[in-house]
Amino acid sequence: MSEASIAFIGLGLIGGSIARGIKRMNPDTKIMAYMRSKSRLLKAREEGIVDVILDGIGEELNECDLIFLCAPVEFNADYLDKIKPFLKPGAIITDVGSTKTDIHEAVIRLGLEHCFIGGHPMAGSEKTGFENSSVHLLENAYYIITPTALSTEDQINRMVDIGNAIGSIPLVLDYKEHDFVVAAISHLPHIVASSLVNLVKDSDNSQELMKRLSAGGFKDITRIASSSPEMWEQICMTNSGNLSLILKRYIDSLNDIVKVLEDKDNQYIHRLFETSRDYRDSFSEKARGLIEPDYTFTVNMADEVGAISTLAVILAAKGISIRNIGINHNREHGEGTLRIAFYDKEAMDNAWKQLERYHYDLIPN
Ligand SMILES: NC(=O)c1ccc[n+]([C@@H]2O[C@H](COP(=O)([O-])OP(=O)(O)OC[C@H]3O[C@@H](n4cnc5c(N)ncnc54)[C@H](O)[C@@H]3O)[C@@H](O)[C@H]2O)c1
Ligand SMILES: O=C(O)C(=O)C[C@]1(C(=O)O)C=C[C@@H](O)C=C1
Repeated sequence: MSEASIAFIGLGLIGGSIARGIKRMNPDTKIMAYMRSKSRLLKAREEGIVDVILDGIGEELNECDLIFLCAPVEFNADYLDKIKPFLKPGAIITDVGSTKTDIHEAVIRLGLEHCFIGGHPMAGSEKTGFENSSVHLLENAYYIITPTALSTEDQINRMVDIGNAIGSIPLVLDYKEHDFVVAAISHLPHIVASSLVNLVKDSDNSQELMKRLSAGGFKDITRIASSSPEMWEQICMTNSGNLSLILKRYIDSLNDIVKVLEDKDNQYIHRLFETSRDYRDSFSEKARGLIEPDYTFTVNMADEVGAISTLAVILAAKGISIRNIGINHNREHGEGTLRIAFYDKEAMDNAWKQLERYHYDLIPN
């Protein structure tokens, strides 16, 4: 990684995770940051992730080799014009936005094709803000890089180096192709999750039975309905063509299902589930960010205050680092499950042994 000085405009979940990854790889990289919340910037500086707090777009950017735009997509595009006068020769502007055509078109309009390369890490969360950022969030996840017509090999390699430095898997893609693909695998699922949650809200009775009884299936498929409305409004508005096209195809497929249900066509329904199961089972679980699937197990445990910290203390006492803990929220009362990820097999085996000694109920994944 050759960048000595990097600026972040927006330092939330994604900007914060990238900045953490860069600092881990190269603590000497000078990181400047601007975002709306000053208190979060101060926190980032306290943690040693940010070196210089910016009050806005100004001359300090002159020093930067790379400028990351990490705000919601439409705001990112608005910043291009403001940054232009302060750009040092040879510097690259990049973004992390979930849609790419809109910002690439703004780049062309502003004559910035020689110094812009788009980016999009394919991992994230429904949570927002620097406080939820993690050095592990983007590890093992694809980092899509979308060059312009004027991008040089050297510039693309610099972005590939950044992707590698934070533990992601860089993948160079045409920006228009990117937007069609993510319409199907990211934007439509967010529309489906939110509209499904709203359907249940509108169909529930006064005792809210649907809400109370919703279990694994509903909660698994709707986690992302808790995502930021500000961010998703802008994503949908900047990929509306692709999104409405794929949404229409989806509605057609749902209408087909309505028809076969009315016709009691059990063979069709069987094939629906069979085809989806086979295709879904063929997906690689390797590249998905936070949880490293190879070194995980699940713990069945009582839903008591302090239960997680007790477990963490047992492992910490033996020097075992937890890479990530995922709480399964699907059970309302009594027992809950924790999915724990470790950095390597040795740590996982050791943790299993320790927890067995304390009679924890362990389930291999
Ligand atoms: N959340 C995800 O899962 C995910 C994944 C990949 C890419 N992205 C993209 O990353 C970008 C940021 O998303 P996030 O999840 O980090 O959101 P976030 O809300 O956690 O962070 C956004 C940051 O931008 C700042 N910000 C907002 N408006 C601003 C403005 N006008 N000027 C300057 N700063 C501003 C906020 O203060 C915050 O620091 C978006 O473009 C999104 O499309 C998100
Ligand atoms: O895991 C999540 O919560 C996400 O929504 C992450 C997710 C997605 O997979 O759709 C969301 C937006 C991004 O641009 C990339 C990743």
